[in-house]
Amino acid sequence: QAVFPETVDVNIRQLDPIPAPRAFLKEQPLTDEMSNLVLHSRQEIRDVLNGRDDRLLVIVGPCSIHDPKAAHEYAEKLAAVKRELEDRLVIVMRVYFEKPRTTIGWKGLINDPDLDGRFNIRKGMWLARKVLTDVLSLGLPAATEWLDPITPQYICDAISWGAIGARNTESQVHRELASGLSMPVGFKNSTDGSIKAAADSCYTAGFEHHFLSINLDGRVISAETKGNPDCHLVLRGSSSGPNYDAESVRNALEALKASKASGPSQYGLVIDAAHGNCGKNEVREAEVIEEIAARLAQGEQGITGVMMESFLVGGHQKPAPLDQLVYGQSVTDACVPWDRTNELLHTLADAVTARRAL
Ligand SMILES: C[C@H](OP(=O)(O)O)C(=O)O
Ligand SMILES: [Mn+2]
Repeated sequence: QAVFPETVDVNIRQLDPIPAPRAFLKEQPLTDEMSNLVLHSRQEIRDVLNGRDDRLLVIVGPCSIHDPKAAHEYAEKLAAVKRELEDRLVIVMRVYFEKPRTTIGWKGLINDPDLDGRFNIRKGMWLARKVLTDVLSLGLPAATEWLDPITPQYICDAISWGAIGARNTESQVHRELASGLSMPVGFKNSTDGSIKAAADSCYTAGFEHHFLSINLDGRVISAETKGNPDCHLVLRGSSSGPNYDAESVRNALEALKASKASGPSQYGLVIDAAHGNCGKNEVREAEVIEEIAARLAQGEQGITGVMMESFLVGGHQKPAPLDQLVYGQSVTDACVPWDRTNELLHTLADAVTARRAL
């Protein structure tokens, strides 16, 4: 019988069908080499986060991907440094397609790939896979933020590390999602600085969960997850200031113990030098990385990784169609320019050398 039209879709203007995930996976599959890279890098990240590998995890790249050509050029540069420093750093490129806004604004390549307000999500999802296979083809693993609970079905085969952002870190939907993802997941502290929400998320995501989702054929299913043993905390500062200092790290590790979070949380956490830890100022962000490197060199425990927002050109600009933009510059948060990033990656590698010599 008919659904009662007057009570549904009152605020819906249009519903456009998108092909199921399986169609996208078939059109742009990973090669065996790419899949092996993803599996190997996921394990490397687990080993670093759980204290089995003394290298430093470095998640580095633009705040958001808006231009596949610039993303590829950046990935080529980063892939070379990854190979040069892989005896000391586990480098993973930030390949972020979904941007959580504080209010409204451009929400990323999947949501509006042409940055023109036409929201061609089907094209955006296709481009997301294109960028990921590009990055993987260079031998570089990829990290992304998980925001929409359906997106992982389209791209998670290509992802080695995932983030749950500061605005979603307490959300049950994202804790359930993380509990079933195949890669380590970092929960950012809340924008108000709360550690407890993220610590509880690390604990909760370690359990099995049951929730509604879609399968690769786009059918609605009830997902039963095993629990993700590799969730951890990411300190990203807050609206009231930075939290990357040694005391904040110690307090956060205590909060993780109190929340009974297991796995990486018993060993350490990742510091995001961007966002609230540098006031979204890329010059300050670089200094934060240098301060963390100095602390690592002196043997400070508990920091298993760092995150840095970095792109070809420093700073940022407002989103607009590509032909109106400065090439290689972020359209969301300000980023550290490539040459300075390259310097900082070497500084971090030298810190690992120094720490090994203690
Ligand atoms: C948006 C996100 O940062 P957050 O504000 O969630 O720490 C990111 O760009 O890594
Ligand atoms: Mn950002």
